[in-house]
Amino acid sequence: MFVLVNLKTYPCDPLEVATAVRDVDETTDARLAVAPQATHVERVAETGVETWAQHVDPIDHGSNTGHTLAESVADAGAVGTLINHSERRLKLADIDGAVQAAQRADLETVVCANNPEQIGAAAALGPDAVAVEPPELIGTGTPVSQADPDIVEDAVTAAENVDDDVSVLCGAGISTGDDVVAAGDLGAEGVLLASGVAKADDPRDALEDLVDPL
Ligand SMILES: O=C[C@H](O)COP(=O)(O)O
Repeated sequence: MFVLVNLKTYPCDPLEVATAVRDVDETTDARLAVAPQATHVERVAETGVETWAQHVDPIDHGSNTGHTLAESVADAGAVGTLINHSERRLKLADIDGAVQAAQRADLETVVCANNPEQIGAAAALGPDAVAVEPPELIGTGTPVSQADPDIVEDAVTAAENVDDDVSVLCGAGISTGDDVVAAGDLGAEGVLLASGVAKADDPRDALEDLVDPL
């Protein structure tokens, strides 16, 4: 299973979480990675943890003030990027452009979507993976894999119907190892999570619990 920890703009210490993700990754067969804010990518990547960007824009080098260039996050040490997170929505043409920008910079891509219908559309754009996240469960602690299993199974089917090579992750409310196991049982190859680690009193403990049953 792939466990991708998104730090959003939570007021956690990105280096503390990054080192915990790096260390716990060495104890498990699961693949762990962290997605800090863009300004923290370089310092986080220097810890040796697998580092992802939270977003890249559908742009190339040039006159694009205030945008995030895929090549720049790659230069800073990111190996992948989220695209179209529920909190950073893009229009379809811009999702397509951001996937192409990320691929140009050799970044792995996870395109997020709200539901199985959008997952099918996202998979058609040729990312490495898609992530289904019902917005109403994000940050609630109510895990999508247990509260709304149909949406995960339907997302897996929707992606398979478009392109077998596109992996499916699920996210929203995932905070325990049981939630991750439930996601795997539904056909997801990974989870996208945030508050369960970024807001935990002890992120390392939270991560150890997450991977314990894997
Ligand atoms: O990127 C992560 C997702 O939005 C899930 O967030 P959450 O784990 O806080 O529910």
